[in-house]
Amino acid sequence: MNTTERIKLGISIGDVNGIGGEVILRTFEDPRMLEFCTPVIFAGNKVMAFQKKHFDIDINYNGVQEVSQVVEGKINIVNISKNTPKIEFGQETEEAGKYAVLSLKCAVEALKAGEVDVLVTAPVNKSNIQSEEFRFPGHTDYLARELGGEALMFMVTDDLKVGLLTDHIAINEVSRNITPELVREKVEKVHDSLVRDFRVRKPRIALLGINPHSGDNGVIGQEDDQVLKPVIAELFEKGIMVFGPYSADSFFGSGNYRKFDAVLAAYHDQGLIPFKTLSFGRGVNYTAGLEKVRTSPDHGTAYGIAGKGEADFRSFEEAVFTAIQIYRNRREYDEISANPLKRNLARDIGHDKRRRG
Ligand SMILES: NC(=O)c1ccc[n+]([C@@H]2O[C@H](COP(=O)([O-])OP(=O)(O)OC[C@H]3O[C@@H](n4cnc5c(N)ncnc54)[C@H](O)[C@@H]3O)[C@@H](O)[C@H]2O)c1
Ligand SMILES: N[C@H](C(=O)O)[C@H](O)COP(=O)(O)O
Repeated sequence: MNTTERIKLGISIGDVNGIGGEVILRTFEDPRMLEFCTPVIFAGNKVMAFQKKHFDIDINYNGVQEVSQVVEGKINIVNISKNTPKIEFGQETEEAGKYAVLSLKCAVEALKAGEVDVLVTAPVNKSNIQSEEFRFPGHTDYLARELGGEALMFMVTDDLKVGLLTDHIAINEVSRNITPELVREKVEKVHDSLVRDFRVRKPRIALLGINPHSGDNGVIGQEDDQVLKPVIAELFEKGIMVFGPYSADSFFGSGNYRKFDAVLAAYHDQGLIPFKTLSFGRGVNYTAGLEKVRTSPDHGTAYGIAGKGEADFRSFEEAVFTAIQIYRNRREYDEISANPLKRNLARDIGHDKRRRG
């Protein structure tokens, strides 16, 4: 595999009134980024020129009308509309919501057509993107519909990975949504993603309990005993190394999470509070389980600091690196899986390396 090959990286602009434009431009201010990817930003010249001037960022880009005109090794801006939205940093506007959806739709079309290899999305505001034509609580559900498949919200860094059994649903709907089928599907998705996307050979997965203290043998709720435990036993029997349910309250503070390749949390805040507390600024939101690769930073529109030049761009930069790494890992995994001779060779080389190391 040619690791110097440039990956075509589609980028949706997100909410232009948030910190998306700033973190995108800051990421590509470093010219070394163009050595391994060609960014294709779905927005417009005027939008990017405004952001560039506002933040005084010194970069050059190439404006094009369609993706077929993209120039490799340059930052490309694909013009998505004749109209330029008014940029009002920190404000939730209908215009910005519409533009964010348009950018996402254009980027997803390019992804589906194979015109870009991966997608990195800048943050949207989940409220102003809603309309008759777009009713999704976020990118994850939209991408699951567009790309076909069951998506898994998987928050990742090199040393901590947290997946979710349920994601953007109200807390009063969590318990009834956690069925044996859902648990089975999500554990398998985490397992398969660890193997194919992150190249973990024999993943160990921890499942967090739903109720306080995992229900304490039914004293505080039945779901852990009746739903989680039987599925854990069944999957373990099938060869998937899944353990738990673990009491969620002490799982991270005790450092227990370090013994596992991934943790599966029952609901959004149970997983994302420890994840963002331990790794805010480095974390990546990866939509696993789909045919195509999509990542985003671990933060939202951050209206409170938008336009002030205070946004930390490292999580967006990580989202770029992670998308590229997963794309390469998948290709390598698929090549090796399709060719048993190569697989044996890789195994022998691995053994040899270990002997020498
Ligand atoms: N991928 C996405 O599109 C995505 C992700 C998360 C939240 N959101 C949406 O964003 C909106 C705002 O959400 P929120 O307030 O819960 O979360 P947020 O991440 O926008 O902000 C939370 C806090 O973190 C700070 N912060 C966020 N990013 C930062 C950065 N890069 N550098 C420095 N400080 C940063 C903010 O100033 C704020 O204090 C909501 O509509 C939410 O749904 C979108
Ligand atoms: N739950 C995500 C987070 O807090 O990072 C976020 O809201 C993004 O969701 P989508 O990827 O579905 O837009």
